[in-house]
Amino acid sequence: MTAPILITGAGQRIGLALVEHFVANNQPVVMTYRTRYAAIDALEEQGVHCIQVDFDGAEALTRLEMTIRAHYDSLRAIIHNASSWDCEANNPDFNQLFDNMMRIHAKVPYQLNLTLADLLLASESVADIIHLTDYVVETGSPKHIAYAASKAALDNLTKSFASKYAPNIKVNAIAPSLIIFNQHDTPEYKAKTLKKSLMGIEPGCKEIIRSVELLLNSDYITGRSLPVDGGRHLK
Ligand SMILES: NC(=O)C1=CN([C@@H]2O[C@H](COP(=O)(O)OP(=O)(O)OC[C@H]3O[C@@H](n4cnc5c(N)ncnc54)[C@H](OP(=O)(O)O)[C@@H]3O)[C@@H](O)[C@H]2O)C=CC1
Ligand SMILES: Nc1nc2c(c(=O)[nH]1)N=C([C@H](O)[C@@H](O)CO)CN2
Repeated sequence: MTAPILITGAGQRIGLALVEHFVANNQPVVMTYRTRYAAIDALEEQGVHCIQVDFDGAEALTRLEMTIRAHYDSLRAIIHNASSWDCEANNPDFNQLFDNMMRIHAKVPYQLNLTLADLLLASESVADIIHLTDYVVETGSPKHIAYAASKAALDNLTKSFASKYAPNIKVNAIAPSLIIFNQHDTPEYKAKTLKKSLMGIEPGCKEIIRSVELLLNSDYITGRSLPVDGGRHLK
């Protein structure tokens, strides 16, 4: 059986779109979700292995590793997608916010990359680790300070793990700016955000799917961050 791709935080939005893409292309997937959306039922009916994980919970990583090992002896890739776009304005407890951001964006990928490496190395072909970071790794973000710092940590992990695991595992990041809005985004916020890039569009999940496929199908790209940002750096 083809080794599965592990995708974290895939109950909705980009992660869910990635799962659906791989299912449609007969690539086995094992995914984690925190909130059980209706989409999870549909995925399970299609045979997708969906594992409920809240990475803020004690022992969450150990339990996930044990579940993965109980079902699989190899992994084709790990896509670290789980994320919380939280901000200082909504969290007066800056200490807790910082810990939460670093946990989900840096500590979880760090630990899973170390504890599941042997399953990636057991893959028939060269394996992949893909980190979903953010355009703000380059610039910082005054309204999402801890978030941006934690994504910058994840960007740095990309370089360290690429050196550690080459040539058997490629390790890359994808650094998006706007991909898809959130339901609560106002027309004013949307208009302001669209103006931040040269392309001025909300590209949708397909842009990340294409980027993931490019990295999975490359024999040579590793230790790099793929900017998917509509030319925002030139505005
Ligand atoms: N959407 C965009 O325009 C952009 C996205 N990105 C990055 O791309 C990736 C995907 O983005 P998007 O789909 O919008 O992500 P979401 O904001 O939808 O988050 C993805 C998932 O992460 C899960 N998650 C958050 N915290 C935890 C936790 N502690 N334990 C377990 N799961 C958790 C959420 O679960 P739950 O549903 O239960 O809350 C959610 O379903 C992210 O890494 C994001 O930072 C970067 C720039 C722009
Ligand atoms: N986990 C998330 N991270 C980010 C999101 C999101 O919805 N969830 N959204 C953004 C914005 O689209 C930003 O790129 C443009 O305002 C950033 N990160």
